[in-house]
Order: sequence, then structure tokens, then C-alpha cells
Amino acid sequence: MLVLSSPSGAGKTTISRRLLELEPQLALSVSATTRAKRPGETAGVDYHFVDPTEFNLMINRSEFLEYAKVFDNYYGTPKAQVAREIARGRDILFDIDWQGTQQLAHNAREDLVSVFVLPPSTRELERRLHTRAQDSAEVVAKRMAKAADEMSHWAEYDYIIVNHDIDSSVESVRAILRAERLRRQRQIGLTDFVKGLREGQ
Ligand SMILES: Nc1ncnc2c1ncn2[C@@H]1O[C@H](COP(=O)(O)OP(=O)(O)OP(=O)(O)O)[C@@H](O)[C@H]1O
Ligand SMILES: Nc1nc2c(ncn2[C@@H]2O[C@H](COP(=O)(O)O)[C@@H](O)[C@H]2O)c(=O)[nH]1
Repeated sequence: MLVLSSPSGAGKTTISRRLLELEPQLALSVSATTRAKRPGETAGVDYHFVDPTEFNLMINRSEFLEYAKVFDNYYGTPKAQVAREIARGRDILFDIDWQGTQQLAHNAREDLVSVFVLPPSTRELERRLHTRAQDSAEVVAKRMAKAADEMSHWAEYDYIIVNHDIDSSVESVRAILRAERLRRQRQIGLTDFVKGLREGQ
């Protein structure tokens, strides 16, 4: 489970989309949210857009692996898709905030690799939120006001990337993914393979 978190606008969604094009063994966990759909977003692809009543029903039915209130809306990771992808042997990418990351770490620390994406500067963060041009000035102001709070969680993450340049940030995440896939405990069948080698096979 590969988690990307950042203050809003630092670039994790952009990095995630590129990664998914380049890494066929990686699947995106599609979250449910009560926030309104942005122009260009597709229901079921970017998010499952649900109303607060449906979100509450999902909580009561224990359908979330984690959920949190972020800014003024609720966001949650449905368990079912994650279980399906894991059963298919794929790695899963989560674009979630620090609260969700803490919940995943609490339940599955060994299976989690977490990356925090920082903006090159506060000014550039604000510029990115404005140039994305998908949120009102009021929403941008709210997200900027929360950025320092969110960044205070950077030290809880395994890896930190300062997102100056999108191509090199994507390559950094790919390097993390490659190295983490090579970890001894993540290589299935290794014990038998080495046993065979030692027996001369
Ligand atoms: N390295 C970069 N250089 C310049 N612009 C960038 C870079 N990375 C992302 N951007 C731009 O910054 C804006 C915000 O990026 P993005 O939507 O990926 O942020 P985010 O961290 O996912 O935000 P949110 O948490 O609100 O979903 C977008 O317009 C994106 O094209
Ligand atoms: N804890 C969770 N956080 C989530 C989830 N899905 C998205 N997010 C985070 O919310 C903010 C805002 O996202 P936006 O799309 O409205 O800009 C951002 O930090 C996301 O990472 C989730 O399922 N759980």
C-alpha cells in the first residue's frame, strides 16, 4: 500500500496520475467523498461522489478502511476495492491525508509505504492552487490556511519529496516503489527459492 499525502495543491494527484500510466501493477484506491465533483473529474474514476447520508450509511456498514473529515467534507477509502486489488496481486496507491495515513498505519504498518509531498515554497503552493482553477477563492484560502497544519505531519512519513519538477518527482516515487518491492519480506516465494539454490537447483 503506497500512500501519497501533501498539503492541498502540492501535486500528489498529478504525480499519482502519471504513476498509474507508468506502473501497470499499481491500482488507484478510489475514495468516496461528500465533496462536489470538480470540472474534469469522473465519478467512479477520481472519486465515488456520495451525499452525507450515503457516507454515514457506509460508515455504519463498516465499509471504510479509513475515513476522515478534510476541510469541510468527508473522505473515505472503501475496503472492497482494496481487497479486490490485493487479491489480484496488485499494489495500491492511496491519495489520502495524514489522518487516513495514521489509520492505515495503525492497522497495517508492515504493508504500508508512505510518501509526503512538499511544495517548493508557500508562494508556489498558492500559485498552484490558483492555476488549477477548480476551486473558489474562498476554498483556496481555506486550503492555504490549513497547509501549515498538514505539513506539521511530514515527519510521520517514510519518504519526503519536494515537488519542484513533476518528472523528477514521479521518478522519485517510482524509485521508492522499485526499492520497496525488492524488500526481502515482500518477495513471495523467496525462502523456497533460496532453499532450492542451496540444494543445487
Ligand atoms: N511540479 C509541478 N510544477 C508545477 N505545477 C505543478 C507541479 N505539480 C503539480 N502542479 C500543478 O499544481 C496544481 C495542483 O496539483 P494537484 O491537483 O496534483 O495537487 P494535490 O496535491 O493533489 O491537491 P489536492 O490535495 O487538493 O487534491 C495542478 O494545477 C498541477 O498541474
Ligand atoms: N483520509 C482521507 N483523505 C482523503 C481521501 N481521499 C482524498 N483525501 C484527501 O482529501 C484532501 C482533499 O482532496 P481534494 O480532492 O478535495 O482536493 C487531499 O489531501 C486528499 O489526499 C480518503 O479516502 N481518505
